Amino acid sequence: MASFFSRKPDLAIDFGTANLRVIRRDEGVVFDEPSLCCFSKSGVAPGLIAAGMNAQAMVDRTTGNLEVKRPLRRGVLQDIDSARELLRYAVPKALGRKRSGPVRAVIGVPADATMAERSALLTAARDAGIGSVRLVAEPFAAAIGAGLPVSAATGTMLVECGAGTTEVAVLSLGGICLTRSVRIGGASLDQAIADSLHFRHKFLIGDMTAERVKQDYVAQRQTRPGAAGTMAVKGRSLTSGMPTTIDISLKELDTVVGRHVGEIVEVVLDVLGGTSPELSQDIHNHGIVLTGGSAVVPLIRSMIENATGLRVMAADTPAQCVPNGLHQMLLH
Ligand SMILES: Nc1ncnc2c1ncn2[C@@H]1O[C@H](COP(=O)(O)OP(=O)(O)OP(=O)(O)O)[C@@H](O)[C@H]1O
Repeated sequence: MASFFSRKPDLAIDFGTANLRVIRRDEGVVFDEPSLCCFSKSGVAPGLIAAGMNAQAMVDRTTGNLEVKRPLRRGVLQDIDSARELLRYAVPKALGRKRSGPVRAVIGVPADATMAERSALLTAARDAGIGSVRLVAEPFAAAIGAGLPVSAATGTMLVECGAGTTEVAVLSLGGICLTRSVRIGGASLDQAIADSLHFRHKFLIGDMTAERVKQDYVAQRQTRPGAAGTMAVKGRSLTSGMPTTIDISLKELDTVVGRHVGEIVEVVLDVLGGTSPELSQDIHNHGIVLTGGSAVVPLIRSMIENATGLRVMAADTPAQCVPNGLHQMLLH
């Protein structure tokens, strides 16, 4: 790491679709808030009203002259202005009073991010006052954070299940041998749940409610896999126009989640199909590791296991694998 920067980087940044995490070499994760900004549309230029945690309560509750924006969509930067503002908010908070001279940072990106997507992130970081940036592949950081033997002459397979993107990677000898991604994740699963309630039940819920429904469903399925049952969901009926509560069956949510996870399974099979025989044997021995915040969805593990016949396990604290891996990279 020191070879790219004249001095060791000060910070690492896991800029995710759902969460922004800033990591300091001496203290680890010092900033962990939603990737959100709220702007006022009333001036000549949009003014930042709130960012991170403070902007979260404003989602779906804004008045006409306020707008909540997500800097990233599907794992990559879509709005440079809000990315810059969020970094301007987060980086000084993370550095505290320690700041001196230009900031050097390592930032995670999807392994298959395009040149344009990388360049947009570099621009936002530079505009936010970060002097030098090195981009690193998120699945590589996740593998380090999950404690996989990335430097060894053995193949390991990892599925990084984020909010905006799901990346499948085979790693060996300190690098990524093969990677594919699908630009779906926890955020599109929230959307799929909201769409299903809309079309099947003529019932509207907002983003935050969809997220809660998903987390409640996951909690139920972690303790009662396959059991029948229902969950109460609050929202607005399109038939009556009234706020109300409906009961949604867990089986119905299984179907929605299963359709979604099916796309992830396809990518896993695609990567396994392109993996060399020696690496395949290693993966057969070690199994597949799930990382990222969405790795807790039980159907991801069971459907990959059923489709591949391989052992699949979630890392300990899967949401922290990328930040932990970035922290390790700062230290060495
Ligand atoms: N208990 C839970 N049940 C279901 N999903 C969860 C749970 N906890 C977190 N998630 C999901 O994990 C996702 C966030 O994971 P993570 O922080 O790894 O993503 P990210 O880094 O922001 O996204 P990306 O890397 O795709 O840009 C969110 O979609 C969130 O809904």
